[in-house]
Amino acid sequence: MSNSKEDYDRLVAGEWQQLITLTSAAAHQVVARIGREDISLMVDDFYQYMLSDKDAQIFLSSQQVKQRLHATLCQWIQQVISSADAVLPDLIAAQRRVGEVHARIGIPIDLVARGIRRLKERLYQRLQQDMLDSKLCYDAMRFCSLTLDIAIEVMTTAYSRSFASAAKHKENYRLYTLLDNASLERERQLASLLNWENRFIYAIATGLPLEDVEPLQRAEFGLWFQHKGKHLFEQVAEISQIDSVMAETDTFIIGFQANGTADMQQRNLLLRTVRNNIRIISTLVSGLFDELSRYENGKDPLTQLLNRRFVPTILRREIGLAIRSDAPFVVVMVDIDYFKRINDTYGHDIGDAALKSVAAILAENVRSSDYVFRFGGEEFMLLFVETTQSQALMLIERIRTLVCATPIRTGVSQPINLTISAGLCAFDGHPDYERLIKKADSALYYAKQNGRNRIEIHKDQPQ
Ligand SMILES: Nc1nc2c(ncn2[C@@H]2O[C@H](COP(=O)(O)OP(=O)(O)OP(=O)(O)O)[C@@H](O)[C@H]2O)c(=O)[nH]1
Repeated sequence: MSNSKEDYDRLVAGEWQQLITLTSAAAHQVVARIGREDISLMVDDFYQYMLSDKDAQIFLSSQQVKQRLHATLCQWIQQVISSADAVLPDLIAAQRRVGEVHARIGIPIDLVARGIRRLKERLYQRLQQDMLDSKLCYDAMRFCSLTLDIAIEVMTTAYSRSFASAAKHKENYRLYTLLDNASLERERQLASLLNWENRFIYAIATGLPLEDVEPLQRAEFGLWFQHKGKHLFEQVAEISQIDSVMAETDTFIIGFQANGTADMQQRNLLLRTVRNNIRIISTLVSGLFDELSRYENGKDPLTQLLNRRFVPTILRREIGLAIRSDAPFVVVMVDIDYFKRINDTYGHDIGDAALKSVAAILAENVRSSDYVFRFGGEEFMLLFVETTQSQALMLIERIRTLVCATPIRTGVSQPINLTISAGLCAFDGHPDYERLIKKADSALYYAKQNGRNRIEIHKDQPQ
């Protein structure tokens, strides 16, 4: 069994503490002084070095990043090389957060490694300039090197975990786009299964030799299942059931073939068994596709909007596109006002109808290149691509008015009037999508605070 997060933290904290204890007080002092006095210059050099790399430019060149990351990086190096004074569990938790942000943004791990190598090189050069005695110089270098390595190791562990889960969502999204038309694929595969069954029945009815019947596993359906179906439905119990019923069917037929002189009664038994097996496979495949349409196609079952779990994949991609093409885009968080009251007064079904109505208005009033997610219970997220803040404001204002003008019919009482509040934030160049969502969310919070049925634009707080 692999180490739990707690075991890993304990192990790293133990080794980090050992390194700190083994390093002389004099070496700690030298390193901490360099951290205080010279780190800003080293970070300048780091930027210059990294910005010469095309891949790194994507992540580092925005004004936002330049302004914020310089200070953050200085602080990070200072904390890591002055770890003698640190509360280690907090320092470890901080490294983990950095790793998670890197994974979210999608910074390649080799870029981080290269940046750290440059920083180490500069630190060693700087230590050499002090002309320390060799024991002290060795001690200080060893400490700098290993303390940075430990920090990077924790970061990488967190990075890998987050990246693996992001990759899974990306894969789901890929399947969703591949299978945009799951019902078409389902019909095609069921027809191909039926086709094989018809050929088999024909062979039995006309007394054709069974050798002429293509094994099910080699037929079009069998090949699709082997190469695509299994991958598509990944690790569901039905997959191995389908696999074994197919194998059983082929083995059964081969058994009859070997018998050679199967009489009519035996042929009827064969026919019944095979047809029964095909029914089983067909039901299992239909069930898998149904499940896929409900969950894996990425749509929220109630509103038919995109599921929230695709937000990271899509935002990361849109941020990449926006950075490369310098095009604006806007994120809008939308929330139905006083929704709890609707549920409480009219019941959950009417609540659901209200959600569907708002979702339909949102979906029908954006361009097909925009995205509409169901973000939470009665919260939605819109992503207006290639749109400026003022354009997005007009679009969402129109949607707000439409929601006001579309009462929900209950069938029994007066129609219910709904309103929505929205918070808007334009992409500011920072590659971390979570910051963007948080900013739009805080604008939504102000829209609620300021009376609801209104839209607020995020404004950066003065730093
Ligand atoms: N009918 C229905 N209700 C849901 C669903 N998901 C979440 N809710 C309900 O949505 C309500 C959200 O209530 P609150 O978060 O208090 O917000 P609110 O009443 O809209 O108030 P404000 O947002 O402050 O205007 C809760 O009562 C949830 O139970 C759903 O799928 N269907």
